[in-house]
Amino acid sequence: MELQAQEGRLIAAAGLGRVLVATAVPVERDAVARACPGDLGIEVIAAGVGPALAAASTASALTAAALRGEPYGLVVSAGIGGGFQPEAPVGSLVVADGIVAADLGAETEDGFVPVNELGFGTVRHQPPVDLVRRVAGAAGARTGAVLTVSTVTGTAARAAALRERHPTALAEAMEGFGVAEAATAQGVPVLEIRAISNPVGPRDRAAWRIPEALTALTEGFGKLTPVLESWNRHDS
Ligand SMILES: O=C(O)c1cccc(C(=O)CC[C@H]2O[C@@H](n3cnc4c(=O)[nH]cnc43)[C@H](O)[C@@H]2O)c1
Repeated sequence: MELQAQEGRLIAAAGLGRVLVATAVPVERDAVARACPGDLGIEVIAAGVGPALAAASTASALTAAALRGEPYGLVVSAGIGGGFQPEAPVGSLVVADGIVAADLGAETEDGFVPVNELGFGTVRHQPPVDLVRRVAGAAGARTGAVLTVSTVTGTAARAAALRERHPTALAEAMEGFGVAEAATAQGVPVLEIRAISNPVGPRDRAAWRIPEALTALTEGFGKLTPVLESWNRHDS
């Protein structure tokens, strides 16, 4: 254990930064951790389901690490997610080129108005462009916007409305924007990586493929961790 901690400190001292991967639930954490043996500066936590708990847990982990003198240089929100069809089929991987809060705003007679257009806050975080390209290339993933929602989409009408507002969206999940808000508040860059477990659209629990998505998550992280380990934020 002490040797592993020393390795992590060496990585931080070399300026590469430690990496915090925030999943929602323990099965996702374990799927990612299987691909990151021996702690080379990548730590994986189960931060909870939904944007609020994910933000709170990520903020706590970042603050605790900074107080220990071992700050993280990158945060990754990772897990399963719904895929917009046909671009993001079940079992595929998506790396976010934008992390977007899709239901943070106000409903009006003229439709949905995002919170930034109401005059406060933001609804989008931008992951480092070069890192997104390199991680997606290594993992064989598609890149596109990943939407954060507090309610899982369950109808074709809502799926279509989301795609109309966000034409580049490939996936939706429930934590990315919360993780990104916590990371950005501490000046840490952020990525989001989703393995597709179900189509976004009409609710059909029989269509979920969670084991396949968890396998895709493990295989994807197995290919992309060398990129995370070697990435220096000044590269982007
Ligand atoms: O009850 C349902 O119909 C239903 C359908 C899909 C997902 C759920 C969940 O409660 C999963 C929440 C959990 O997994 C991520 N996730 C996976 N698929 C989706 C999705 O299509 N839309 C939003 N989130 C999804 C999410 O990040 C949570 O961690 C229930």
